[in-house]
Amino acid sequence: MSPTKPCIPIPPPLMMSEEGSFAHQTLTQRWVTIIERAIASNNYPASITQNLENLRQELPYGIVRSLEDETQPDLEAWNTYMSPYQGKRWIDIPWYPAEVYLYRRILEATHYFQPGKWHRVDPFEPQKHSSLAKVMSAIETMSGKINTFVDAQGKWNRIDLIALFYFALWGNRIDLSLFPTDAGESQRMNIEAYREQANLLVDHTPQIADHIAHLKGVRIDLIVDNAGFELFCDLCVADFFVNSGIAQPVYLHLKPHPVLVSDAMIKDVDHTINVLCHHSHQDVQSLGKRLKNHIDNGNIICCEDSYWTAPLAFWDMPESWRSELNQSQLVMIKGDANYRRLLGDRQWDYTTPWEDIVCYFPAPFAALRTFKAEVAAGLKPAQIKRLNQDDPQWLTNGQWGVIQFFNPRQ
Ligand SMILES: O=P(O)(O)OC[C@H]1O[C@](O)(CO)[C@@H](O)[C@@H]1O
Repeated sequence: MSPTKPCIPIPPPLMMSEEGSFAHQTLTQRWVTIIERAIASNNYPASITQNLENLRQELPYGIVRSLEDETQPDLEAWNTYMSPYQGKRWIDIPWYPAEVYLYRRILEATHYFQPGKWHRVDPFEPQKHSSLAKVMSAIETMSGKINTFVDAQGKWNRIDLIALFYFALWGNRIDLSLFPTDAGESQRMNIEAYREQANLLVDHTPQIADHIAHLKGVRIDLIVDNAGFELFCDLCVADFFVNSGIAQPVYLHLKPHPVLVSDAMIKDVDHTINVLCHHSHQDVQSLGKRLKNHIDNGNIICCEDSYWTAPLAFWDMPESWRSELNQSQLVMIKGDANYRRLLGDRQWDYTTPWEDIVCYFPAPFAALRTFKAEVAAGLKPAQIKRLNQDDPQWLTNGQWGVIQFFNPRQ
């Protein structure tokens, strides 16, 4: 029987109480800025602004309480998740559950689930839209290339497939929770650098390409991360899988409500495709229209589920999700936060063998992630030594990445 947990003892979670850690900095500085930006970029009435101010002031020594908004659909589930932490101070609870709980509290504060003017109004939408607008010239350049990756007969080559994986990885550098939209995306988007390997600390793309070479008309799943440029990259990957006949269909798993500032929801996919379809550049338009057709024809299926916003490690995946993903021939797991869930946001030694941790995953998968948190596995001691010397912020500055693969069926 296949394992449902890591195959080795699980270390403790990352804690926000550890001074000098990125988790501590996130609690004491980054979340404050995130709340302030949500206030500044929306035209909230005084009562909502006050709610958000109150939440900001709870950090870091206020007490964690249960959610109070009874109209929230998964209130009960959330109160169960948070029950081990109720009555504790924010600073004393593990980072990952605290992080997703914070975003849930932001939605409570902005009346996201309440009927009325602010119902389903994404507090981060202005930032998401402006981030997409700022990367349109990069999208123009990329669309021309992407449109040539699969020919009219569905033929493709391995080099383009691997380039697409690098492209999807480095697209994860752009993350509004870490780099606000006014910080200049273009600096981090040197298009030619998408083919670079220098900053890639683990590169399993050859194994992934070998795995994909045998696939035809199979189910592929993409656990999506950020809206904006990264979502554009991920849509290009989905487009490739459909055009080449490798996948039928591609499932895109999206967040059911706003979280981690830029995480993509179904409405963000719709917005992105709409922007592409109405863009003046021909290449962008044809890509947009093709994507729209793929969705209309059921070749790309967008879905959302509360599991993707729950404060649970991937090894705590409900049985229903394990059997769902078990039907997939490849699951692509995008981004840092999903990677943290894959590793349970635990204090693993960074040289821990990858397969000893992820042996529990129910399907072949590829994790594409730039480092924005102090969680890692499968690295070499010499690599770590060199990085600590050359770039002391390597674990969190989004400049380094991994593409890691595991196939539980081999
Ligand atoms: O969009 P991504 O890659 O999941 O990054 C979000 C992550 O980045 C951070 O903002 C930085 O740690 C985390 O809060 C979260 O893990």
